[in-house]
Amino acid sequence: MSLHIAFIGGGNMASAIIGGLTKQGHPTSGITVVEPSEDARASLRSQYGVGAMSAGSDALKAADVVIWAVKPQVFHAAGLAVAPWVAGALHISIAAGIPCGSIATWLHSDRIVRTMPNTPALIGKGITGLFAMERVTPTDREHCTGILGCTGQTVWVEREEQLDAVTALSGSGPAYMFYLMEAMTDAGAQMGLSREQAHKLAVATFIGAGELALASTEAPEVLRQRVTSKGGTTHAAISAMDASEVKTLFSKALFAAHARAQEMGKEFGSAV
Ligand SMILES: NC(=O)C1=CN([C@@H]2O[C@H](COP(=O)(O)OP(=O)(O)OC[C@H]3O[C@@H](n4cnc5c(N)ncnc54)[C@H](OP(=O)(O)O)[C@@H]3O)[C@@H](O)[C@H]2O)C=CC1
Ligand SMILES: O=C(O)[C@@H]1CCC=N1
Repeated sequence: MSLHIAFIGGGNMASAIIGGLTKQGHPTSGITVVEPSEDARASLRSQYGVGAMSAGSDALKAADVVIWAVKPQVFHAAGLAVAPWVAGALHISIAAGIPCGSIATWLHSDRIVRTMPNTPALIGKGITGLFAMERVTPTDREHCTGILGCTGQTVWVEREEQLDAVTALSGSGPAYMFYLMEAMTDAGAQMGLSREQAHKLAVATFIGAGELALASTEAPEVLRQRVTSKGGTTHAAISAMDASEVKTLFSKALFAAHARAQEMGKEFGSAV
């Protein structure tokens, strides 16, 4: 028997997970979404054939699993509104920063798994970090791995605070990669390539380097050294980056994301 899964919030990330589930053959009759936007509901129905409603109702009582896919800012209100219908369910949160303790208080349940996916989930190439509260059973964990695994890889962490690191690294990470692609495309265009050519070269370079790193047993540092001929072009580029302390800046950026995840936990999670 397949699980009945309810999504609270039917935006980008919920759609990515629903897309992954339906692609893996999860019956659409076993997916219900609570989503206030009429346009989003219509799109979920037509794209995936799932049931979508504007607010909580008795239909949610059938849910074995509830996936909280609302913005952190509205989690508290959404949680209070829906809690009465989903008392017996396993809860999975994808909201950045919001601690399990807050969710447990809002939902009167400690059967909670907090997770952090990323947007490549949209094409089944995501990676999700997961943390389980103590009361979550091994079977619950398997269900979570199965559900989030429909969107890519999964990594369980032992301590809840590690999820803020996952958020800073892979949750926000696709944006850093796109940012670098933007910079490489701009520079290529300034050097005389068309934007189309520069974009194609930048994207293919990211994919190629990523797949090489995945296939290789060597560390990225070694792979980088292999590109870097003595006195050559790569050496010139890496020296310019080192002179501007790009690695330090990058690390600072990740720590800023990490700090913001912790801050969001206090800002939006403390209203219990
Ligand atoms: N985007 C990303 O890269 C990632 C996001 N996340 C987390 O995923 C969560 C969702 O993000 P994302 O999908 O990008 O956001 P979206 O804004 O695309 O989706 C959230 C949806 O929730 C709806 N909503 C608002 N209030 C309620 C409510 N009370 N009940 C039910 N639904 C409601 C919103 O409707 P309306 O627009 O009408 O307000 C919107 O459609 C966030 O908590 C974020 O931290 C996690 C990993 C990556
Ligand atoms: O920017 C954010 O807060 C969310 C969480 C990770 C990616 N997007």
